[in-house]
Amino acid sequence: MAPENSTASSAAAAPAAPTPATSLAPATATPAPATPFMNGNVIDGKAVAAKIREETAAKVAELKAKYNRVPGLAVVIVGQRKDSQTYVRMKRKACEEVGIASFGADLPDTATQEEVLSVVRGFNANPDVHGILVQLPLPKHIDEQAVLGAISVEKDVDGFHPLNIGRLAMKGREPLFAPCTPVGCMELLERCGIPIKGKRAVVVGRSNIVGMPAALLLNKRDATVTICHSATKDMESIVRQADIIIAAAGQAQLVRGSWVKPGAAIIDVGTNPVDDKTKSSGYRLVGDAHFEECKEVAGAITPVPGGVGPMTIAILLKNTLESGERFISGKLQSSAAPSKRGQKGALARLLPEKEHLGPLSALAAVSLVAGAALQRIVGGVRQ
Ligand SMILES: NC(=O)C1=CN([C@@H]2O[C@H](COP(=O)(O)OP(=O)(O)OC[C@H]3O[C@@H](n4cnc5c(N)ncnc54)[C@H](OP(=O)(O)O)[C@@H]3O)[C@@H](O)[C@H]2O)C=CC1
Ligand SMILES: Nc1nc(=O)c2c([nH]1)NC[C@@H]1CN(c3ccc(C(=O)N[C@@H](CCC(=O)O)C(=O)O)cc3)C=[N+]21
Repeated sequence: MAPENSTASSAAAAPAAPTPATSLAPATATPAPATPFMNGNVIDGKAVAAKIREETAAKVAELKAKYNRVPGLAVVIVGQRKDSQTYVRMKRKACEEVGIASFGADLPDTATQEEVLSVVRGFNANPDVHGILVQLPLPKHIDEQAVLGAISVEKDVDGFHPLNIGRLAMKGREPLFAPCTPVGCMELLERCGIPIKGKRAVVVGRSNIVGMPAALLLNKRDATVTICHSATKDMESIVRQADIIIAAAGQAQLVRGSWVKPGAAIIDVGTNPVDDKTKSSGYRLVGDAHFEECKEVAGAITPVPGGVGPMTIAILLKNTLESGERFISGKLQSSAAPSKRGQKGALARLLPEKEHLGPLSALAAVSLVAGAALQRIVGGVRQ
């Protein structure tokens, strides 16, 4: 019997490619995968990501043809962490490949918080920059929340700004951007024809950048969501109820095959280096799910590497394109320097959201502006 959540049994799955009449394939040939993005029950994150990049590149080319302008992404890195430098290099290269202009700031470990904030403010005011990403983690002496909160909410392509996260949590509201990794998880489910509405989802992990926004996105798509964390008791029995498991704890091979309901979909966000003497690097990456065990039981599973990771970067490009489209087509005005912004500026910057939120009541609009103004005042005091 086909497992409940397998794409083969899903009505939403893309139809298999038709066999040409002249095909020489024998009648017993292996059936085509339910979607072009699955090899058996293994989800090919690289293939989904490649498709999103291709779609993004085409839309960037359209913008260029129409306005002779392209979206721009600024990536800020502070310090010398090897993994951060690798990710930032990957992001800048990915921008180039789809035609997005790449801006960068590489600051030393010793950079002060004011220096980081001033780089962010510079990109906020730069009309050629439509997306700003500050690579995390930041060195300990820098207040991460202050830096993330200083990114202009319309350029927050990482989706980490508290206003964007707050909107994600609210009924009837939509953020301008949602965090890339969790959006990547949703795209994998959707593009592989795995239903979400009415399903039981368990998210293991509740961080600001993965677990919590993943749970909020699943909730917005009408899943019934449970969040597990380090104080959760009997996690195994909670995970066993899930149709969809999002594993984002940062613990190598935490989720075992025996924890998984047959047919469940497993989206493995974990990226954990483990020693491997057979590799020239001396390590390999494993997920938060025990892949070999879970693959035997799951209806669909993402590998590590090659699952969620490539999606994170593809969604970053997609978010940057959407931001570029809003600015370049004139739906949003490019930000003035923060010091010149008054309440009127805040209102002007918030009004275009009407397109996303539906009509705002006058009261709601005023409270949003007041909130934004207050936030700037608080930010100003902190700086
Ligand atoms: N593929 C990609 O694109 C990305 C991958 N990652 C990877 O995803 C993983 C998670 O990242 P991130 O969210 O930043 O990590 P954090 O360390 O910030 O958060 C981990 C979360 O998991 C919970 N947790 C830790 N151990 C357990 C446990 N034994 N049982 C249950 N819950 C547990 C923590 O609980 P508590 O809140 O109680 O502390 C916390 O909520 C990492 O491996 C990271 O490398 C991250 C970002 C992008
Ligand atoms: N402001 C900010 N935004 C982020 O999105 C962000 C961040 N900070 N800090 C670090 C985490 C981590 N992260 C990953 C991105 C790509 C892969 C990825 O492409 N992984 C490949 C493997 C890469 C390899 O081999 O090293 C894969 O899984 O196939 C993984 C992890 C984004 N993060």
